[in-house]
Amino acid sequence: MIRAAGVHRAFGGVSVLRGVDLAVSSGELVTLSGPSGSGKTALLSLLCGFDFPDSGSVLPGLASWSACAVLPQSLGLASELTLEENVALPLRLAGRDVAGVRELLAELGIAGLGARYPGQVSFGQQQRAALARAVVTGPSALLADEPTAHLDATSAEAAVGLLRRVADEGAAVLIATHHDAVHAVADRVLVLADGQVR
Ligand SMILES: Nc1ncnc2c1ncn2[C@@H]1O[C@H](COP(=O)(O)OP(=O)(O)OP(=O)(O)O)[C@@H](O)[C@H]1O
Repeated sequence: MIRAAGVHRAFGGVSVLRGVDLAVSSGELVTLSGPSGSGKTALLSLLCGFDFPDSGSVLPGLASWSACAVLPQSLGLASELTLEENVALPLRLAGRDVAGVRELLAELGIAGLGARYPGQVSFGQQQRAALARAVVTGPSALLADEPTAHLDATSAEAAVGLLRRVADEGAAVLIATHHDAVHAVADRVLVLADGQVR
């Protein structure tokens, strides 16, 4: 489950989040919209434990970090690993079989790029690899920041289908997005405005 209760966060004296409450249950896909600068990324950072609220509480936060997958806007792919190695990394760290990696790359239309390094593919192709890496372990919570921002319609459709399936398989999924195609598959659409979720 993903949860925020009474969350406040200010940066340099400017209050960005002012009493945010939200809850995403297992099996639910919820999208978070709101104007640029409204605090979507700041909220996701608190929920996954990258940052800490000034007051209020969050889940999963740092305590159950291993069960929570994050797809940050900056992607965070390791530049010295190929796309396939990047996607396999969470499985290797967990001591698990990496057999499903190529299938996941194929589902996202980047099967032929697995041997390339992030610097040798487009940003949209990197974004799909980062999405594959986020979901490859079957996390119980997934936080994704603008996962379709750099994708064409066909690639976005594959990404959205995968995100929906991750939720249908039991994960709690929260996605910050401006894209209607993502909102279209959501169980609920939340709006962050004036520091609060509506
Ligand atoms: N670490 C930080 N230090 C200072 N200010 C910050 C920090 N993180 C976020 N902010 C500020 O908080 C506000 C919200 O930023 P955030 O990135 O969360 O917006 P967003 O809704 O994700 O925007 P976008 O849709 O453009 O990605 C912005 O005004 C930003 O400048």
